[in-house]
Amino acid sequence: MTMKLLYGAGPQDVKGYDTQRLRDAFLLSDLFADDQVNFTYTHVDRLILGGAVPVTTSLGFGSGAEIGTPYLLSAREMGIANLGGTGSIEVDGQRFTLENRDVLYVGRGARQINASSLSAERPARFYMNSVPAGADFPHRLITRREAKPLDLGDARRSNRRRLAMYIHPEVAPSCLLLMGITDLAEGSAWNTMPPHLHERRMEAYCYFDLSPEDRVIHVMGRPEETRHLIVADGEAVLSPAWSIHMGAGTGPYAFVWGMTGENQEYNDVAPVAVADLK
Ligand SMILES: O=C(O)C(=O)C[C@H](O)C(=O)CO
Ligand SMILES: [Zn+2]
Repeated sequence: MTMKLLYGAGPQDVKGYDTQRLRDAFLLSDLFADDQVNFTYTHVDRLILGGAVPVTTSLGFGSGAEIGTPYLLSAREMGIANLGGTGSIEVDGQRFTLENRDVLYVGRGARQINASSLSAERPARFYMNSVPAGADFPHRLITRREAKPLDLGDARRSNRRRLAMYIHPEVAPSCLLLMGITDLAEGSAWNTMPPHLHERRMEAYCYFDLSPEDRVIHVMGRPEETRHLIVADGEAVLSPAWSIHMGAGTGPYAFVWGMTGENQEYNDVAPVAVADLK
C-alpha cells in the first residue's frame, strides 16, 4: 500500500502556476496499478483518494499507521466504486460483491478490508474516497439499480447526462461523504453545466470509461481566471471549494464525483453563467 501526500493550493498560488505545477497540485495520475493499492492523502478537507486493482492476488489494507490512528477508518468513512469487472470487498469478514458501477459504503470503525477480482481477465478496479467521520453508519452495498438517477442537460447544447446518486441522504446515508457517478449521453460532451462553486464543500472527480486516445478537458479555477487540466482515463482531479468545475470529453466518458465539507446539501451550489467565465 502506498500513501502520497498532497497539500493543495489556493487561488492566489494558482495565478503563477505553469502546466506541470498545476497538474502536480490538482491531478492524481497514479491511483490505478495492477496488484497495488495506492492512496493519496490530500489536505483538501482531508479527503483520501485511492485505487485498488486486484489482478493475480487479493489486496488487503486497513492499517492507520500512515495517518496516526489505529486503523485507516478508525475516524473515517469510505466509499468504494467499482469501475471495472466484478469483484468483492470484504470488510472485517463481511463480504460484498460489487458489479461494475456498484458502490460500497464502509462506515467508521472498519479494520481490515480485502479487495479481490472474480476474474484476472477483467479485474475489478476499485476507486475510493475516504473522509473524516463523526458518526457511525452501517456498511452498505448500493447497486447501480439502487442509485437515484437525475437526468440533466440538453442534447442540443451537448450536455445531456444522467447523474446517479449512491452515497446520499436519500439513498444511503453517511456522515459527510457524498458519492455518485455521472454518464454523458451519446453525442454529449459537457459535464456540470452550468459550472458552479460550492463554498461549503470540496469535490473530487475521477474520469473513467474513456478511450486511451481520448481526454477530458477539465476546467477549474476562479470564474474570472480559469485554468484547465487535460485528463486521461483513470485520473482524478481535486476541486477545492474555491474552484469552478466543468469539463468536455473528446470521446465518451463517465466520472465518479465525491464530496465532503460542512453539509450534504447537493443543491447548495452557486452556478456561474458560462458568459461570465474568463
Ligand atoms: O454533470 C454534472 O452536473 C455533475 O455530475 C455534477 C457533479 O455531481 C457536481 O459537481 C456536484 O456538485
Ligand atoms: Zn460540484
